[in-house]
Amino acid sequence: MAASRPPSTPMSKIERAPTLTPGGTSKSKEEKIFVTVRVRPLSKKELAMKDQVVWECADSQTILYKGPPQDRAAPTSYTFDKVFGQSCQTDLVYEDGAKDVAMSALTGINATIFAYGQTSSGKTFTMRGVTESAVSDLYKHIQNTPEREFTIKISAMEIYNEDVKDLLKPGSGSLRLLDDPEKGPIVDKLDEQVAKDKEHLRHLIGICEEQRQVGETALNDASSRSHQIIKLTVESKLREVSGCVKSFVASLNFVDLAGSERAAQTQAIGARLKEGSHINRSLLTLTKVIRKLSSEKRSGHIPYRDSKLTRILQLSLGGNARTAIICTMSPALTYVEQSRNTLFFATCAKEVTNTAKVNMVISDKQLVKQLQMEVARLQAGQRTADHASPSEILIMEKDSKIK
Ligand SMILES: Nc1ncnc2c1ncn2[C@@H]1O[C@H](COP(=O)(O)OP(=O)(O)OP(=O)(O)O)[C@@H](O)[C@H]1O
Repeated sequence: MAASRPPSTPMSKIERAPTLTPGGTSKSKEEKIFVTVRVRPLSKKELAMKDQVVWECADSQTILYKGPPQDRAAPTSYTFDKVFGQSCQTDLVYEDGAKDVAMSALTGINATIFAYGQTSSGKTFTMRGVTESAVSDLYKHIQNTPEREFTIKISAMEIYNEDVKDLLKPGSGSLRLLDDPEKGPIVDKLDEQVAKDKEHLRHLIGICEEQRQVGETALNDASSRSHQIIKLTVESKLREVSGCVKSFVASLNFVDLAGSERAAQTQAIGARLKEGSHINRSLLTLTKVIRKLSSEKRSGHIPYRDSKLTRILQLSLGGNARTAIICTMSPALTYVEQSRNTLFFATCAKEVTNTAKVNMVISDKQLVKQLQMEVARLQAGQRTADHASPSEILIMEKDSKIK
């Protein structure tokens, strides 16, 4: 039965993602990772120390170093797909830096948005706002697309000291990674829940955030000590009447990485120090993977398996997904070296090519239904043919060839 239409809202380009009919060809498309950089305002600590602002956004794509002269080899200007200055709101970062990629999931294309940067540079601040806006837009689209039936599922994990933990099922211990021949690397026994509606999804995301490992360091009162991956599975099919058997299915990942850090600056000891060294090691592997993928001849071995983070993100790094990376940094002179590392990472990332395709699945139930209809049609045709004259049979054969 056709669904009743919700109160009509003007359907702008923004509220409906581009449509694609399942059943069409699902060619893969090569596309570079979309890389943006966000510079946060000086923090209270940086202001108290009278730290100097040394990075400036010259235009919407260029970031300039304006501090005291440094190593001659160090660049003073960097360009990216977009750069966002200190006064820029997260809404705009989402609109210009993540929305297009995130909304691809509605048309069966895997999408990943992740934040990268040193500790306390604004990754969690940015990803919270980006995730919130993307969830709103997903449901806006669902409301404006009554001809399709959508299901959104959520699973979430954190990688803490190289252990993968389920954020929706706390206490379930360390989870194993398996290689699925079709899906690639998957996390075994990861809980997945169906979101009943937008509020329920927000509630589940809230639970994940509460569960995440957070600790105080000298640089951040609430520093994320793990990498967090929230994965939405977006599935949609045309409603029953169409008889269409194929559905779109895609993952939409929101990845908030833990930040690279220097023990001397975070003053970490004990557990914090151990966490810091795991964080740095997995980020180093991520950088190696990105560097290898960005080099001109990318034929060599890509060390995805050297860390759980890169194994889990494998599809998003040079694979079947559209990816947007938001790199965050402090504007302060004190962290100029870390900011340069972030900009170096971002420069490599923008050379990485992904090959995304539309993912379709065939529902068994719908397929059986369609085959039953086809059998009934053929049987009816046979019965007619049994009573037809030779010339009528010839016409029917021609007719069926044309069809
Ligand atoms: N663009 C911004 N505007 C205003 N405040 C910001 C911005 N970005 C970050 N902050 C503030 O800076 C502090 C550190 O940000 P956040 O915790 O997001 O950093 P992080 O990169 O996730 O750090 P860590 O890697 O240690 O978890 C927070 O108090 C946050 O509210």
